[in-house]
Amino acid sequence: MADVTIKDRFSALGNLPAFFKLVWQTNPSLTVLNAVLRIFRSAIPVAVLYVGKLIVDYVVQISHGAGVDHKYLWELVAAEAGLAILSDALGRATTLIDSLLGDLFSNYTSVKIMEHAAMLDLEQFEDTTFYDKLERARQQTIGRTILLSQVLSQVQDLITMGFLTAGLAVFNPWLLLLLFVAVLPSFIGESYFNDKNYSLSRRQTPQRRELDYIRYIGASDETAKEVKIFSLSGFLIDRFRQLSDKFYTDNKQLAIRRSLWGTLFSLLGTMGYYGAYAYIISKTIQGVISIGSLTFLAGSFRQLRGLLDGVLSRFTAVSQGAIYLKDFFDFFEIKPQIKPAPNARPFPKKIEEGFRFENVGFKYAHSDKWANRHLNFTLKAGEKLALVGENGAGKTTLVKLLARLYDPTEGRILLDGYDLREYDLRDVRKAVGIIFQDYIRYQMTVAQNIAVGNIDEKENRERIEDASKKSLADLLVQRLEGKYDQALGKRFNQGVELSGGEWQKIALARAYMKDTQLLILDEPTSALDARAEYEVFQRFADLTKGKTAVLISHRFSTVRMADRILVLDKGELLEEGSHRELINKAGRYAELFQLQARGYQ
Ligand SMILES: Nc1ncnc2c1ncn2[C@@H]1O[C@H](COP(=O)(O)OP(=O)(O)OP(=O)(O)O)[C@@H](O)[C@H]1O
Repeated sequence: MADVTIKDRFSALGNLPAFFKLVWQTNPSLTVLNAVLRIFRSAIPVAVLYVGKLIVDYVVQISHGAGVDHKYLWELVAAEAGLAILSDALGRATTLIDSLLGDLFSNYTSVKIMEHAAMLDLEQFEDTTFYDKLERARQQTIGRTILLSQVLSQVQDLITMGFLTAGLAVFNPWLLLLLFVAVLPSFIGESYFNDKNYSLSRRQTPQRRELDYIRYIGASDETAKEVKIFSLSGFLIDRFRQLSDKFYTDNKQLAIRRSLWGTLFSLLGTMGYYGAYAYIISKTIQGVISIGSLTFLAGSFRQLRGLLDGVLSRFTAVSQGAIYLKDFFDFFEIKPQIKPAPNARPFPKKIEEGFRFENVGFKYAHSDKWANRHLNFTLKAGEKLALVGENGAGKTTLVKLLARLYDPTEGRILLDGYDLREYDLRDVRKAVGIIFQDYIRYQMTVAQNIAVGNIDEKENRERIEDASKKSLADLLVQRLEGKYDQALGKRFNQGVELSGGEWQKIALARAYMKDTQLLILDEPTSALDARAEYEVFQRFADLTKGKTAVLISHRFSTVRMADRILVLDKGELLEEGSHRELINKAGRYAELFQLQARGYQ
């Protein structure tokens, strides 16, 4: 990506209003309170300097023996002390509010990211540029509150500068120019290096993701077993080192250059200050200004220099933050392709005809290969259909199309005569139940693990237990100490780990949590023992009576129970028919069946 120009910086500031809207939405009262306190605080420095000037002039007067009232002097001192205390208190209050608001903002935006991610298509999750955006958006939720205090500090400092400048300008406007010239190189340097930093960190996003991934597989409960048995730690650590060393070197070079130039530029600023200081002193010696004014002006100049330095370099930081914000808002710009159609057709109360595939083809994004092609068949209402085929034949892809996780690349799927895309997406999600072969083992309780099949019913214990009985999970749950409240998985305290088959029974229970019209089981019994598998399918036939069901399995003992079997090969439909028909046909199915049967003889 090209480096950022100053124009980009200014245009990125256009993201700030939307950012403030988000901050405001996070907590309106804290936002207002923060702003008010900062405005008050911005007036204090000039007031302190001015009172200081009055004090010095008064002391000089007294030392010259003028008979003046001491009480006034002490009042001034008390006023200055009061201002210092107030400034300190306001500073602490704003820091506190910044940090509270920061935490709230981080939580609020994290939730927004999760909500948005939930709306997006499966296909978008399979895209690496999507992950880079997601990653950058996530980073924003942590770092952006700094931006908030930076912008507010910026406003606060600008107001303070306004007061100080007014004082200085009355005395000598040329001093202001000198000040500006002294600070400008530092500003240009800062923005140059910030641009470099940003470009670098953007380029590093994919590697940073990889680094996180390696860190995760290098030390996580889920991977520990394989990492140990294959002795992968060395391999992983090497890769981690390689990546992190590269990060370090890239960042180091930039950091060193930045620091060297920064020192030089700051030297210029210091010289500017002392030039102005010498000028003010000479004017005092000439008697043009009082000693009190000397302290006021020197103080103003010193403070202005610090503030201007701060404001200019903060400008680059703020605009930097605003550029990063673009990544954050960009993520929210990603819109799902598969979305509820306007005036969507309600899902049929009862499927009449079934699902008709008309020349359906599907290609995954960034893939030239057809995962499914030329599919023409009807899944009839109430039918039990089995899909068989070798690995990669396109079985899972076909059921994903059926559940509308993807839309076909070509052709269409009709449900009772209407395109599946015309139906209300939420209805489709409700009416279609699907258990994948790579189902998730949630590190949560048994009840929650089952309830994910229909999360609206998470409190419905009766339903959960009923589903569990249907999938044969109940017997195993009864053996667990905490029964349905038993935490599963080892990630958190008190969790118990289950065997592969036990997990599968729990996952299968999800299928029975809702009253779906179409139930899809993608290799649901691969980890079950022979007896359990037999029982599961006996029940499955009973429990899905009258319902449409699709089964994917590599076990022919399971497949043969289906009303009809589709044999897929390289994404296309090769054969179809009942077990008997396909055996008689002596084609691929018969061949695969014999192969498996022979293994058992
Ligand atoms: N998310 C994906 N992105 C890109 N290509 C994919 C994706 N998922 C699957 N594929 C490809 O699509 C083809 C069909 O995959 P699919 O998962 O449908 O096969 P399958 O018949 O279910 O295989 P298995 O029996 O191994 O589960 C494969 O060649 C695979 O490489």
